[in-house]
Amino acid sequence: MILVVDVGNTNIVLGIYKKESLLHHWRLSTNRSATVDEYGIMVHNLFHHAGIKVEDIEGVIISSVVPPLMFVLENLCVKYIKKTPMIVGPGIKTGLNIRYENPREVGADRIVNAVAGIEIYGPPLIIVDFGTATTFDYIDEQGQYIGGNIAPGIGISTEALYQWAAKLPRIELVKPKSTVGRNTVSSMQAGIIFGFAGQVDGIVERIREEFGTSPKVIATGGLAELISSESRSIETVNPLLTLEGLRIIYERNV
Ligand SMILES: Nc1ncnc2c1ncn2[C@@H]1O[C@H](COP(=O)(O)OP(=O)(O)OP(=O)(O)O)[C@@H](O)[C@H]1O
Ligand SMILES: CC(C)(CO)[C@@H](O)C(=O)NCCC(=O)O
Ligand SMILES: [K+]
Repeated sequence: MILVVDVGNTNIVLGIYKKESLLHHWRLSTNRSATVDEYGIMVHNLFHHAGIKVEDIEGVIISSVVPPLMFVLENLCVKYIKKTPMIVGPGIKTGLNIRYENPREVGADRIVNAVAGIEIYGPPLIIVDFGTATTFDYIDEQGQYIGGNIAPGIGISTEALYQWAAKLPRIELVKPKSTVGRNTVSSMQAGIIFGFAGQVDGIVERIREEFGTSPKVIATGGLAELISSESRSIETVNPLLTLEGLRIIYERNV
């Protein structure tokens, strides 16, 4: 069994794979001030609850876009799992040809998503990840990672709206009955859900026009299901894309 870990700015997602099947997965909130021992206890409890023994873990792979937590997670692996983790970054074989101006600048989560996307769906592709930020990654017909877009995420954008407007409440993100809201809550729901669905369609259309290709559009991340049902361009939702990518990269490096 292997442990795969994706450290995002909002959540840390952990998965246990036995060969190609995901046996367990968990989500912890990202806490920049948590210590090695605090995360150690959480992982210990999750393993205990799932009946997993630390000795059964052959290896660990981590991708992180939160540099201060890298040290904590690396040490957690050494201290509590007795394994030095593989870290997605320089020196790791991903099999991906990255055409970003500075390949080291691309977030590890975007690289991991691209690797999984190419393996599962084949190029050309656009991957949309609805996390803290909404990211778009364009992979061309040759399977090269070209680059993409980074936009404010749905959660943080929505949070900013009610924090900065005194009469706007915190709302539940569900699809409203009409495109034209006739009360505050449904107006906000329409603005957020149709607005972000339209953002995806708009960006996808621009990429298609600029590159003259017809990439498949795959979405992942917490709100992917909700937005994709309103988007004309998203074809497939794969909530486990990042974990799959970590498993694939691990296999390419052992
Ligand atoms: N049902 C919801 N209603 C409102 N906001 C939500 C909902 N689900 C998630 N969010 C918000 O959307 C953002 C992204 O959440 P998600 O669970 O997709 O994070 P994530 O993919 O783990 O992100 P990261 O990888 O950046 O940590 C967060 O800011 C979260 O608070
Ligand atoms: C954009 C985020 C925050 C999405 O998690 C992450 O991929 C990141 O910090 N990326 C670094 C900048 C870049 O990808 O160009
Ligand atoms: K993510």
